[in-house]
Amino acid sequence: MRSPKDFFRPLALGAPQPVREIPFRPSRALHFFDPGNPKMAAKVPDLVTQVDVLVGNLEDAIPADRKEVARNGLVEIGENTDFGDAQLWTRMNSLDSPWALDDLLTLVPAIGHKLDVVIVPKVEGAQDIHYVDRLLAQLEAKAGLDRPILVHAIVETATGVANVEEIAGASPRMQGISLGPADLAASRRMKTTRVGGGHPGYLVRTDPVGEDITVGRQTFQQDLWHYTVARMVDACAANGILPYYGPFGDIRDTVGCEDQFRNAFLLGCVGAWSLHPAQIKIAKKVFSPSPEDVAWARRVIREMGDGTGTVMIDGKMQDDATVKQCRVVAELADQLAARDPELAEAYALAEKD
Ligand SMILES: CC(C)(COP(=O)(O)OP(=O)(O)OC[C@H]1O[C@@H](n2cnc3c(N)ncnc32)[C@H](O)[C@@H]1OP(=O)(O)O)[C@@H](O)C(=O)NCCC(=O)NCCSC(=O)C[C@](C)(O)C(=O)O
Ligand SMILES: [Mg+2]
Repeated sequence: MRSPKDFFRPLALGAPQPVREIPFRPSRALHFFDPGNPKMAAKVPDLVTQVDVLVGNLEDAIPADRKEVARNGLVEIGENTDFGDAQLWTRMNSLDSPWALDDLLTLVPAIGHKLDVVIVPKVEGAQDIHYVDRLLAQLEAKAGLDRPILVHAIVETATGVANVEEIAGASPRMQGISLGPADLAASRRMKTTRVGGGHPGYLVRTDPVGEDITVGRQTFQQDLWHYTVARMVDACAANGILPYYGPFGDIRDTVGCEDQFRNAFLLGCVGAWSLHPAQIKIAKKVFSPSPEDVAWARRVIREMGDGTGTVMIDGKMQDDATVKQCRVVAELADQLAARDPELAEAYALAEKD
């Protein structure tokens, strides 16, 4: 553990100064694509205007014999694309793989000035972040970068979940954490075979109403990911970084995807992954507060004046704590509206109603 005094010192001579605060930039949809797939790569210029974050994926889903093609494809995309105010992230290969070192040795010198965040998969503890932290500092110094590349961890092993708090606070570079439900299910020996989402067998059942225990009993499917998402949200909030739900693998089930994303949004997550273009608008919709909620939040803030005491609005008690909740919604709305003119208009309209 470094001394708090040293925490914000660069880890290599000439490396950029670590950030003191993680900037909040809209990141509702982290859109995954294979940079070595010509069809997907061709869609990048269009996607730049639709998504908050483009993630050039180099890890799982990229076949072993196409790792280099994907890495080189990402360099080409990074060099030749104007990302505007969208962000470019990458998911590097896991630290125990034969590709991780070359991922960073190639990407940082070539497109480090365009890369906002490196997603590190299968992070199990602070030691994994420390390794990447130092290596990035060395490479940034060598490349003469003037701002640090941030780091995002995927929590997708039982050990990673057990250590999520130390991971969240391991470096000033830590930008956020995503849930990796598929690897996590395997690591925990859960008996699911899906990428995120629920399972019809994970349920609660109402009590029997009479003698016959088979009659009149309703069942309600439960959220398999509630515990992990809640734990991840607390770890992130406590360390000033951002939590994300990960992927939802059933691309056709747009309704189930929306529900899973919304659970995460309501619990505190700021975004989710989109694996297919069809999931982009779901993530953008879910992770933008509704115009009605924004109008309500702004009204409570207005009527609460200096934010202390109580007022009744439409029969509901408001006080210091509810105004804080409303500020969360209103500030998020302002930050998103600054990048999304359609949303800005919808929020302004709802205020007039
Ligand atoms: C699911 C797949 C195979 C269906 O791909 P498809 O080609 O069968 O789908 P489609 O509906 O036929 O595609 C229509 C068009 O969209 C394109 N397209 C399709 N997807 C994308 C995309 N993402 N970005 C940009 N373009 C895309 C596709 O190339 C096609 O182009 P065309 O009209 O010119 O023919 C495909 O969407 C895909 O490969 N998506 C990314 C998958 C991925 O990144 N997986 C890894 C992340 S999840 C994970 O790792 C787990 C985790 C966290 O680690 C853990 O829980 O443990
Ligand atoms: Mg995974």
